[in-house]
Amino acid sequence: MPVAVVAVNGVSLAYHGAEALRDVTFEVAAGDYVGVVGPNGSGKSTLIRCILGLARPDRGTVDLFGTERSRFSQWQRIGYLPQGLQHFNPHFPATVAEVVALGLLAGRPFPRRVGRGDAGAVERVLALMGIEAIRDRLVGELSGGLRQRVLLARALVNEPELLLLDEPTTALDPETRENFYGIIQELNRTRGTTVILVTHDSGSIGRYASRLLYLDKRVVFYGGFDSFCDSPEMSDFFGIHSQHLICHRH
Ligand SMILES: Nc1ncnc2c1ncn2[C@@H]1O[C@H](COP(=O)(O)OP(=O)(O)OP(=O)(O)O)[C@@H](O)[C@H]1O
Repeated sequence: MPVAVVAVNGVSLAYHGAEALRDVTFEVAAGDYVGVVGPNGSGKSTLIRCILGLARPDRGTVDLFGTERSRFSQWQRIGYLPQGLQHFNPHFPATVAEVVALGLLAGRPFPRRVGRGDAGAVERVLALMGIEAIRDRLVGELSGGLRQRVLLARALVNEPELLLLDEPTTALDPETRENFYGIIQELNRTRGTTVILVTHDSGSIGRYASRLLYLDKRVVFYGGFDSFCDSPEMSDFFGIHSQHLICHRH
């Protein structure tokens, strides 16, 4: 059997005694596109942070590409777009090309440097995102949609096999949001990039993702959309209308 890209096994975590994750177990295979949904405070960001080693579970393990997370060092295989990073200081003194180049530092040994040989990787991802023309603009001056593209380019500059996105479209208008989702879908389809996307947009996630993870501290549902939509247990749990909300765009 092929090695899972991400394997989360029995992960529990509490912040100062307040439970955030309870016995969470699931696996993500290469090429999957997983939509993570759930109510506010249901542990979605905490789960992403546990996968990346930014939060430490009280119990359980996370394996990345078959290696236990504490021994994993190939961070260039993973791209991460955290929540809320779009609120840049408008005077932040970095250009688009410089912000994108910073993404190259992941997984490099100290002292971490960006060298001349990296220019090709930056150029490729600027072209992929259609932002070559704004390469010398300061990121703080850009619109929310363009800034989010720059941050996505930064997450993609190492051509990662796994992309983790935490509510990337919150600040975007509907057209820019569609455009953003289109780019992610294209990467998933053409490059086989594995995607884990946290979103509040449960009404449209079925149009993009191949699998649904419904989290409410524990895993309420994990599987394909068809099995979610055909499940009487899920109708009982959510009520037929909420289930329909997730299913009607699938
Ligand atoms: N660093 C922290 N210290 C203390 N409590 C935290 C911390 N981070 C998150 N929490 C709490 O843990 C719970 C889960 O938070 P988390 O941000 O993971 O949920 P979420 O599903 O991503 O929420 P949202 O949808 O609102 O972004 C919440 O009750 C939150 O207040």
